[in-house]
Amino acid sequence: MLFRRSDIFCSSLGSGSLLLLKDSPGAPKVDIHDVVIGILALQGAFVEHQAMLQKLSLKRKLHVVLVRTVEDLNLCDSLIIPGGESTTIALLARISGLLEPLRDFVKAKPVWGTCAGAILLSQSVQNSKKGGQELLGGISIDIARNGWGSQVESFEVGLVVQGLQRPEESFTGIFIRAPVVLDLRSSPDEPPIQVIARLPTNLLPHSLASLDENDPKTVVALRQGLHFLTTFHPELTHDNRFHEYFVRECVLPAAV
Ligand SMILES: NC(=O)CC[C@H](N)C(=O)O
Repeated sequence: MLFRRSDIFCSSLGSGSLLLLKDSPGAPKVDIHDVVIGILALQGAFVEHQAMLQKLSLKRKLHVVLVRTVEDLNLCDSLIIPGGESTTIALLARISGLLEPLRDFVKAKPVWGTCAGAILLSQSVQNSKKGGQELLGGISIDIARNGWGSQVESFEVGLVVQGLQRPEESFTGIFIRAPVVLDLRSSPDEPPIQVIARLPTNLLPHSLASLDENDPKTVVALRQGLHFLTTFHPELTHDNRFHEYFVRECVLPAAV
């Protein structure tokens, strides 16, 4: 069954953010001017994204939907695809009948992919598991899974990011079996790719320190049109500036 926006019921979770509870009669309804952000909740760090969104204070009312079905997806104005395991997320999306609806969603609405989510939004992937990897596409880059190595090679580094609130304050980039951007290749008929953050080559762990600062591998956050990608995990920090950025730069410009 499809829910119209006027059918959505919510319960308040404080400071302007609401959690969507379709089955809670008596709770406030979603207004046409409210914003509904979905978080793909098949596997991975979706609860952490939900907590970050709930801490945002916005002028417009924000509702969060944990997306597990096509009906959930149809409620959303935008979507976050969390980190986790991209092969597993794609497999679960196929089993739930969400793979094609997600591909259609990506063509029409803002989507932010973190880590595994970034892999799913890429045009092509290297180092995929045996049997291949299904992608959603949406951002014109090539990416490599586990590009910095295995779990033990995970690292944290301070990122300086223009465009975030308080840009002088560095953001802790948490890289866990993170993918590496291999190539940015938007064609002239596509929106240009805008690099949002690069690894500071002078602060990198020793094994990674040989990168040239303009190497595509240093790109860890980027935008193309209304799509946004981070190869690290902002949702595992206590800092919701990337969540604020996604809402301000991608979600609100596309909303009515
Ligand atoms: N932290 C993560 O999301 C890891 C991504 C994982 N290496 C994958 O291939 O999907």
